[in-house]
Amino acid sequence: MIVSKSIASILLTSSRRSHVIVRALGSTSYLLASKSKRLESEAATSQKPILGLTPSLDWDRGGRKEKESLSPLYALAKKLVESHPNCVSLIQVGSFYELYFEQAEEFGPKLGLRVATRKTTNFAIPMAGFPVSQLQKFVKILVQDLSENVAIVDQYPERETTADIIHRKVSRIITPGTLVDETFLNYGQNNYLASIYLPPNCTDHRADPDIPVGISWIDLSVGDFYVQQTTLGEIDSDISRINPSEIILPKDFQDKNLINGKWYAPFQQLRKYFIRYHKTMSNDLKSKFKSRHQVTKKTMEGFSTGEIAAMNMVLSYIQVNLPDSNPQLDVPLQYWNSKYMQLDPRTREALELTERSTGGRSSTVGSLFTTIKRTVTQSGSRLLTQYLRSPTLDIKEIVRRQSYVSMFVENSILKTSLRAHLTQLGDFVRSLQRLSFGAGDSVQHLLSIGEGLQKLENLETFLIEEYKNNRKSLKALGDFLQQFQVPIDISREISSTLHVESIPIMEPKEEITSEIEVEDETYSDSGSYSNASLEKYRHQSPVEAKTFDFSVKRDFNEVLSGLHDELESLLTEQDVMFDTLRKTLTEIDPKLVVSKKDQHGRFVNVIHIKGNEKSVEEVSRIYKSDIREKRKGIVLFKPMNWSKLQNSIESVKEEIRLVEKEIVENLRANVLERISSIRKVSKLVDFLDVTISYSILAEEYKLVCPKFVKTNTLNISEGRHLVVEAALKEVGVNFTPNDTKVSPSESMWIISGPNMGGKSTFLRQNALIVILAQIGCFVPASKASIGLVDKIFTRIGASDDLYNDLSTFMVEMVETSNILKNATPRSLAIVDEIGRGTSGKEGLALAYATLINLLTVNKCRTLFATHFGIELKKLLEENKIDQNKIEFLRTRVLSNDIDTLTTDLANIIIDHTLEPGISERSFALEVAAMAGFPEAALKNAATAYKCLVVN
Ligand SMILES: Nc1ncnc2c1ncn2[C@@H]1O[C@H](COP(=O)(O)OP(=O)(O)OP(=O)(O)O)[C@@H](O)[C@H]1O
Repeated sequence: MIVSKSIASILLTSSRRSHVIVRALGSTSYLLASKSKRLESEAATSQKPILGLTPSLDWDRGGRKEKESLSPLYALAKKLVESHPNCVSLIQVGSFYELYFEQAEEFGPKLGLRVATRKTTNFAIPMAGFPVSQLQKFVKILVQDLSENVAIVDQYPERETTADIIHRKVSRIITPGTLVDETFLNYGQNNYLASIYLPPNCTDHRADPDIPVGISWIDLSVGDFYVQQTTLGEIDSDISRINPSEIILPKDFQDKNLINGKWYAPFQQLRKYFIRYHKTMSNDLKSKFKSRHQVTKKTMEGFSTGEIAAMNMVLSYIQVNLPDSNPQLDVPLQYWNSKYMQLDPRTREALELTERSTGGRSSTVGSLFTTIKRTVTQSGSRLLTQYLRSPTLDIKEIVRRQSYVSMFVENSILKTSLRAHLTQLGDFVRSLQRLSFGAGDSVQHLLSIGEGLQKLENLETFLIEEYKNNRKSLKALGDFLQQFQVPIDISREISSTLHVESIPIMEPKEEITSEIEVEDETYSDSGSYSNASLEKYRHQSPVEAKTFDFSVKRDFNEVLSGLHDELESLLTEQDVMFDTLRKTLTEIDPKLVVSKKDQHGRFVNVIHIKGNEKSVEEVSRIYKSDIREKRKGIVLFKPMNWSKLQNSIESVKEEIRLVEKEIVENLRANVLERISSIRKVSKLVDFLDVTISYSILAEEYKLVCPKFVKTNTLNISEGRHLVVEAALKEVGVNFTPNDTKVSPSESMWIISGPNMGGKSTFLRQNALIVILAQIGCFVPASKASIGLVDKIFTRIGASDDLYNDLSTFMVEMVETSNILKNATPRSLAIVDEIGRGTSGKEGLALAYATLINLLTVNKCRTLFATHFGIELKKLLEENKIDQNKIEFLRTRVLSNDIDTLTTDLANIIIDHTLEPGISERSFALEVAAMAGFPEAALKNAATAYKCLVVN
């Protein structure tokens, strides 16, 4: 069905033209073919049975002759598919996008499209297609679900040429990192395209973790642009922080297959990303920013060679994939690892900061992000994600954020009103970006930017008023207002140029379909024509503005108002002429319905006459030469003077459109000139959204403001795990708070306890409290004082990594080595059950060695959970290790009969409270019973345990 429609559309498209020129990639004309000749040959051959040809083989048998005899459209399709071997080509043909040849056969079924065969002289061409309106749906499947690149081949009618020629060219190559305004993108998260620049020929030598590497990442949908100088050793951690949708590597390394990890093992981590190789086409970075952003020479000199190469690579990739666009990006912001807390990829995963993996799928549900997010704007959510991915080491910045949170906690009316303002805002930064891409309707984007800025001005007025009335308690607001300067002149320029009220584009109402309704609208009570259309035009109501397609205010300049005056007088003339014609016609039959609108309520250049058959016949007879069409009970009437007048009206409208086009283009350029000042205020608003979100969370969960101290302390009273607490709250269970005190004098806590006792929860809750504190949020505790943490390390969980060929035990050892090699006295290490992945004694030996290293070499704050509490204590004593800095704690179990093995769980209560001491038992059998262990198996376990204890 779809295919037959698409074929119809090919024929329709071509039937209006004497020649078809098909062009690919904007420069080369491939083909000129006579329409009639093509149709003839196709018609002739479609009669012939095509025997013995299987579609996949026969559309191209490799011979040049066959290629030449393909019809123009298929020849172009073939050319495009061949010239974009890594892409699925979606070729616009009329109102359809189509896939051809093997791509139709391969992707048609995956997209749920029926694959049909178009039979021509020598070929049977497989094809599949879908309506243009469904492009987003299919791009989403191809790019996001099937990880394919998609080449969009659009059709451009060239109105200027008399022959009405169609051009087709690749307007865009869509990859996961070059999504711009796709409806399926989650705008609450950044969508980054990242490039990694490695020094040329570096793979000729052994991988050295200190090799300098440049990385750069861009979110095209909002214009954020970053760059960083890093090292090979840090790259997997950096990439996991950025979490790009797509990574570009230098083309020179394509045949080295870096991601197999043979040259540098951690590169295996890159396998989970969408990787592309690219050769930088232009190294002229400066020219990309000079004119637009006045980037000083000094700024450009501040970048390292690696950073510049990475930026050039990512910009060049964008240029190749989006040939027609000129995205306006922020001046690249340099990222320094030394300014942010470091989290390796496994720690990020284990702490489930922004997403959580369950059953091999990752989702934000149950992550820290979802639990704490109270932002109301999408750009605010993006900022919150950025904060969570990069907790800061800048105390001043932390204190600044805290001061806003306190201000909002203390001024709840201000917070509520401000939030209401933010809810109204919308993500107008994206409209800026779309405007710069030239995607969609510029007028719409300009109006949405103008509207956004107007709302920001209202916000500014509101804040100034609030501040005036309460300077003392709103000190932070005073600082904010000094920076918050809304470029309101832009919004004024937009509103004085465009019809602001035409924001909601209203298509003519569907319901206006009957001629009777048209009649009602056209006549006044007295039966005379009311000049309704002219009145509407004069007042420029939204519907009429759209009907006339005018966006610019008529008095914008003299030329435009002159043209509008001319149009207005022509429309008056039209109304008078119509009235006269209607009167003349109704003299034949007063019941005739005479209208200059079609049945959809649109103005047309013929007059509709509707009535009984006899009257209509009579009209046709009298005005024979002026009748254009006759149907049952309807004639379309077009006298010469009416035609002439319509032509004049059309040509004035066209002139108005041309003038408007220039005005809108100038306005667009002016707005884009100021893009960085608009983005700046928008970012300040995001900051408000995030700090308000923190304050709401603080009230909901009774969070406190943590205090930062100079010593390497982690001193928390009644700390809680926010995510577990939120989950337990849903089922009406309270979370048991616990204290933490690891300080320079007591740097290590060794925690033992029963299974399900809450050891892992306690470990994680401390890491999360530190992260929350360093993103400027309040923390779940009754009191907290924290010395800044430079790195958090985790060794949690028992997961293997089959994808990277690592066994469970190997993963454990990789993670532990990383901690022992990199933890500093300012770090926090949370280590859960080291050595449980191997045999008892060897595992214990490794756990002991890890403990000693952390205590004596790394000297970091450490929380060490283990089931080997007794054994470790014994080893420490036997080896005469100073235990001054070690504290033993256990999660409490309440039981009537703690020394007797019982399979009856009613006798123990897991309390989750930490108390001094070492747990002698894990109560594993009780937990097994709780998990539904069969009765007989439990009995065997009890017998075996008694036997082991006795021996
Ligand atoms: N402080 C707490 N208050 C309330 N419930 C808690 C607390 N800590 C943990 N829990 C509950 O107990 C469950 C088990 O906790 P956790 O996994 O931390 O125990 P564990 O001691 O590490 O167990 P195992 O040794 O078997 O790995 C959690 O999923 C949570 O529902």
